[in-house]
Amino acid sequence: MAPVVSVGTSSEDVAARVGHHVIKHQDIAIAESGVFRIAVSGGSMGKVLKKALVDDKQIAPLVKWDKWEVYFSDERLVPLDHPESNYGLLKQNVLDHVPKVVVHPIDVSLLTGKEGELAGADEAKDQEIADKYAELLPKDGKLDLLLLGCGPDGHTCSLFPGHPLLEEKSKLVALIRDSPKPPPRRISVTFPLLAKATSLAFIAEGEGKAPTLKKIFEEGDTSLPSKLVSDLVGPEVVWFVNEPAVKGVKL
Ligand SMILES: O=C1O[C@H](COP(=O)(O)O)[C@@H](O)[C@H](O)[C@H]1O
Repeated sequence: MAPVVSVGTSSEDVAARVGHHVIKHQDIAIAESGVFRIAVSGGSMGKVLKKALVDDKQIAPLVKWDKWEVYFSDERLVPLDHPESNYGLLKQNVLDHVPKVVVHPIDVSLLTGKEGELAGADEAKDQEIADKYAELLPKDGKLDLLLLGCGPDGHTCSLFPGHPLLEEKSKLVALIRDSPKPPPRRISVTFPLLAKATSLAFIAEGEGKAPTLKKIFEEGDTSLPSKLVSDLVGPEVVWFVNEPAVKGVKL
């Protein structure tokens, strides 16, 4: 099924659309299993989530934080209070403002080497971080909702164009030590995990995203991981964008 594209008129409007989508999946998941398993991304997403889940007066009271289990679609191998940490971003924007939530950060006790750098870091320990993260996932590997970003190069999670990780067929979480975007050491969910999810929601805002969205929606550029994820058969796929992000893009 073709992905749905939801175009917001302002960043508040985009956030509200995202918020209502999250609540819809939260309520379905809790009715079915008693828990809502969601994965969030880093980058610009922290601010969107704050607007949607903390600041929006209609949505905030509907969030059942005590039933949430939060994962990360990708994470940088840095301490949790490092400016590059996706956990840190979520904490600052959301977790610090809401009741206690079950969240799954990486095991930072396994970090080696200099903060964020490849040189001097122990590859076996990095691999252990990825493997331990995979063990935290539900047994069937199925998440209810993943909130995804889309970088200007078309990457999503830490799945970058042309990277061998795009070929991963079995692991649900993988290690990457040569991320073209710093920092180089990261973990990321993979296509096998994304394909099992109930719903995938991309959030892309700003005119800087328009050339990428043109490649995805008009040119069908399958070298872009975001396009490949958007085409997955199985999960529901929704794009939440603002007007500048799709200016001149035929949807
Ligand atoms: O490196 C990353 O970038 C992507 C995209 O970020 P955005 O700011 O362009 O939306 C993000 O989704 C991912 O989690 C992050 O690690």
